Amino acid sequence: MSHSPSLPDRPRLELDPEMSDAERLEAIRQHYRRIVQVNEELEDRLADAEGRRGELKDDVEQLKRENEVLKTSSLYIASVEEITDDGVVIKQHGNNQEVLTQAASRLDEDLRPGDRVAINDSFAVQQVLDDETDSRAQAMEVTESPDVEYADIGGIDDQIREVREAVEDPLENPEQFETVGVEPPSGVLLHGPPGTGKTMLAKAVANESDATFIKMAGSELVRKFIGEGARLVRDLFELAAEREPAVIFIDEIDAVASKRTDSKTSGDAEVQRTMMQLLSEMDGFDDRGEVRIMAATNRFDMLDEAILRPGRFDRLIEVPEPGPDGRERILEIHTEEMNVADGVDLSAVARDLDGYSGADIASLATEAGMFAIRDGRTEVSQADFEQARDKLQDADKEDEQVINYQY
Ligand SMILES: Nc1ncnc2c1ncn2[C@@H]1O[C@H](COP(=O)(O)OP(=O)(O)OP(=O)(O)O)[C@@H](O)[C@H]1O
Repeated sequence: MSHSPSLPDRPRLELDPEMSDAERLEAIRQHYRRIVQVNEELEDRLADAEGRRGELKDDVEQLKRENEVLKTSSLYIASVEEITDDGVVIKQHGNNQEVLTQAASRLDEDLRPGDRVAINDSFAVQQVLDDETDSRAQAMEVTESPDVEYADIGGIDDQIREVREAVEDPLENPEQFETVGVEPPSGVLLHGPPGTGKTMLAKAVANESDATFIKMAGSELVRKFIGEGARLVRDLFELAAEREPAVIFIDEIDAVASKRTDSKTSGDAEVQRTMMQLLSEMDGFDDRGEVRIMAATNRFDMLDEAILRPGRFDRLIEVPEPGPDGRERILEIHTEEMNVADGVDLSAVARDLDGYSGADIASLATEAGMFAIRDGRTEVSQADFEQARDKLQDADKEDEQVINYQY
């Protein structure tokens, strides 16, 4: 760490009794200038020190977070077998080892045989966990037939065509692929900015191929307990096999499949294990029948190349921000059910929405409708759309300000 240079000397006023009044005045003026100069120097130093303090504070926060990960990630899962006078008998998941151990005194009252618990390296019970089925239900969303159709998605017709080819065709006509002797893509990765319709696309293809839609958020796979993420991945593929035809959709796949960072925390090792499980499930995917796998990310640049190899996510489809025509189509879709006044020029509205995603356009349409309602009108006017746009832009600016303020 660097040490600050010593502080500037305190200026001294030296007045000689022999001096004339004019000389004294000049000496005092000089002294004054010197004080101002030293003051400025000190102010600069203070600003530097404050900047440095901010940086150190960030470092401390970062270390605290890492510490938290280290503290919490080395917990294992076990089941309570029996509660005896000598302590608690637990069975560790994975290796089925039985151990007589102690529970933290605050847990004594709560423990029951059959409970799922988290234990630390020395087998002490740290926490009672939710029911396993609960935690699985939380992590996965299963829909028999999602209510999204291709016609609900605007501005990405090419991407719809590609997804149909890679997912719908192999589900509906597997024999055709066999006869021609072509392997359908193993996994389809949708990538692009947030709110552009990636999840919609996955839901629509499941719906239109009469397949069960099984969604898992990558962030849900990053679990606190050793082996839990890998277990969820196994469950995900098992469930898909039970419910075939099925489309598995892993959103935010970057959470488990990012390029390795330099840090070697145990939390990272757990993420790595989860990714390895995902890769091995995908590698054994050929025999899985009518199950297709899709994933999405906003952070394509962060992905580990291992997941993009042939046989894994080998069909990449970019879903970009919509252009003016796409924006118009999305606006039409989201205003279809609205009572829009005659003469409203949606194409002009769409032209002014540079940088808006599909999700932004959906909020704009709702907001425009709200302006009409607040005004006691039954029709949405051009001015409502303009006001809605101004409101969303102001809200955006406020968000930016909050972000700037936080940093
Ligand atoms: N191309 C589109 N056409 C019509 N509506 C869209 C489109 N894109 C987004 N939307 C609207 O935005 C909402 C969110 O879109 P979606 O969840 O599919 O985006 P995403 O790309 O998966 O976003 P994220 O990366 O943030 O998960 C949709 O429910 C829909 O209302």
